[in-house]
Amino acid sequence: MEIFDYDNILLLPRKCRVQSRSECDTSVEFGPRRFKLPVVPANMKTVLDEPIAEYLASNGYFYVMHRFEIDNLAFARRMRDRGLFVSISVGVKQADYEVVDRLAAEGLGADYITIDIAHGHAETVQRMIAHIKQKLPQSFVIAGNVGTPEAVIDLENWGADATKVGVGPGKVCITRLKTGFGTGGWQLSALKWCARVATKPIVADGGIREHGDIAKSVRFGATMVMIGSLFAGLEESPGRTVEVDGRLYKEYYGSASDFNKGEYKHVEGKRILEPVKGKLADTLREMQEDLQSSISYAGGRVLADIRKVNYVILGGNNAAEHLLM
Ligand SMILES: NC(=O)C1=CN([C@@H]2O[C@H](COP(=O)(O)OP(=O)(O)OC[C@H]3O[C@@H](n4cnc5c(N)ncnc54)[C@H](OP(=O)(O)O)[C@@H]3O)[C@@H](O)[C@H]2O)C=CC1
Ligand SMILES: Nc1nc2c(ncn2[C@@H]2O[C@H](COP(=O)(O)O)[C@@H](O)[C@H]2O)c(=O)[nH]1
Repeated sequence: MEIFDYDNILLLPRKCRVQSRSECDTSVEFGPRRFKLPVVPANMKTVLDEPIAEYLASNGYFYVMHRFEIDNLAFARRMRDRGLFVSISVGVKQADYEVVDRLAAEGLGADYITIDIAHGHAETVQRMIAHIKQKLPQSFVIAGNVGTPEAVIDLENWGADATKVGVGPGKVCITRLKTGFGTGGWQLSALKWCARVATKPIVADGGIREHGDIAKSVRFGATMVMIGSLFAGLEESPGRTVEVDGRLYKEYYGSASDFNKGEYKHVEGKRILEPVKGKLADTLREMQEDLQSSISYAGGRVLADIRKVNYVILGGNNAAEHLLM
């Protein structure tokens, strides 16, 4: 099996078909909506809060609200009052079933529901998908996280509308160290293998360190790319601001860290400090410009054209060029 990750792959240019990068369309259809970018900030407490969710929803971007210490019902109600789409996260516990029941009973619904647990290839997820589909049949269900083709096939068969791929590649993740499992270090090739069997969209989750990694994710099968660390250091980000030696940082911690959980039990996440670096709107604009460039290098006009390019795997004796596969 071919193993690679974001930092040892490069995509190969094809003849340019546009006069200007502004002709390249980065928008993507995902579920019932079209978004400006195939990018979504991670559903984590130090990455987004309600003002950021509101900004994203009202400016044509996808968002997924996190599920920690939040009243999903009240959040959904406020988004509906503002005429915005609702995209929430749930776990698989009794309280999460009650959230789904109440969204249905109160007629609020949810446009997108992400089932967000560490080991998403599980009967608990199968039951939650079935419950959502029964109570809120209009909701688009994203289920995860998983890291194998078998899991993608199961989740799709259980009724998920999209799967979220990535077990352990995150910047604040320690799953690989604590358990010996995951896609950390080979997330991009895991994505490739998952995409080969997928019949529905995939959200690539974790491991993005550069804007070019978004294009690489699309090349290997992602419809949407979930990113934490690149957003955690933004001025608007909800993480606590910390000053060290005169420099400003934002706290970024894992959802399975003791900082998020409030106790040291089944910890699979850590806390880091991200340098404060600019504003959300500027970052989104730069991501869009960079992705427009990626599309132009792919010899294309739309996002899907990136899927057509060849690539090389860098590094020592294993360097190899790959024709469309
Ligand atoms: N993408 C990734 O690599 C990872 C992401 N995370 C994130 O951390 C947050 C917390 O995740 P999670 O701990 O699942 O959420 P919860 O604490 O809500 O747990 C969800 C349920 O799954 C069970 N569970 C959790 N892990 C496992 C496992 N390995 N095997 C069997 N059952 C399991 C829990 O039971 P019990 O606790 O009793 O076992 C609980 O019933 C989420 O946002 C998740 O996305 C966490 C780790 C990896
Ligand atoms: N193993 C863990 N993974 C986690 C935890 N909290 C979040 N995550 C995952 O990381 C990505 C973001 O990754 P990044 O590389 O873009 O920073 C996020 O979407 C989750 O899937 C955790 O505590 N442990």
